[in-house]
Amino acid sequence: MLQARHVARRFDRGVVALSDIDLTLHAGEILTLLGPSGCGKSSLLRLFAGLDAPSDGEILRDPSARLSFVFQEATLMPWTTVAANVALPLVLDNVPARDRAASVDDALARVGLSDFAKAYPRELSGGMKMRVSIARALVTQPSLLLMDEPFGALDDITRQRLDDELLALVRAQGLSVVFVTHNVFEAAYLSDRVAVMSPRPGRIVDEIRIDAPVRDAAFRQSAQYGALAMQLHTALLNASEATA
Ligand SMILES: Nc1ncnc2c1ncn2[C@@H]1O[C@H](COP(=O)(O)OP(=O)(O)OP(=O)(O)O)[C@@H](O)[C@H]1O
Repeated sequence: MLQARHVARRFDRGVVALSDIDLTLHAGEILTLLGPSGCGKSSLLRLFAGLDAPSDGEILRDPSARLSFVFQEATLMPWTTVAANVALPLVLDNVPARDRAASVDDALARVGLSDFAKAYPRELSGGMKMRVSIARALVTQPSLLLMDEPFGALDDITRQRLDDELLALVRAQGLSVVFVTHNVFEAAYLSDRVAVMSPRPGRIVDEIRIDAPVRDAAFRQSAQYGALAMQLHTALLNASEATA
């Protein structure tokens, strides 16, 4: 679906944000980038999205993949309705107004916000705003979601609920996802595979497969989940201490 081959990204003034990244996202997979602040997670996601270009190496994308990006902030337009916010990518794609309504209704239904189409962002909780942001990403019928710490600003319970909703969406629609977080519990719960990154320069120092077929409340309470979170915590600690 997506592949980074020997990718490096250097910025002005000699900042090496990423060095020799090799990473593949397979179709239908949730791949998480886990790492301490500044290790280059967002930089790598931007390269995957084509919002930026590598200094070395290459990014390969399945040409049939339809890509959507979800940012950490919901970044909604405050002056207009939820439905108009969700419709924005279609407006930018020049989809005629008469063809937009059904897609917007469908995207809002998928995130459980059908009743809020006419509401304004100020009337919504943080979790609802993020659902709108996800609906806006889904409205173009993507096959690939790139998500940059989308639930990082939410409280634990809301985050867990949105993690469950995301899993249901991904499984129902066969989406492929690259998900950025620095939360080991979220990474253990959501991911099929976790790429652990270390800073200065950003590299992938570990890849951990999460072999748990069912993700539900029982999984959250399980010894396996606890052990996985601990394993990721240790990998993150090692990565934070690693230097090139
Ligand atoms: N446009 C830019 N110009 C110069 N340096 C940059 C630029 N973008 C990122 N960097 C640097 O690249 C490094 C990686 O940044 P990046 O934002 O990708 O890390 P991150 O892991 O996503 O961090 P966080 O978890 O805090 O969001 C940092 O040292 C950052 O200062």
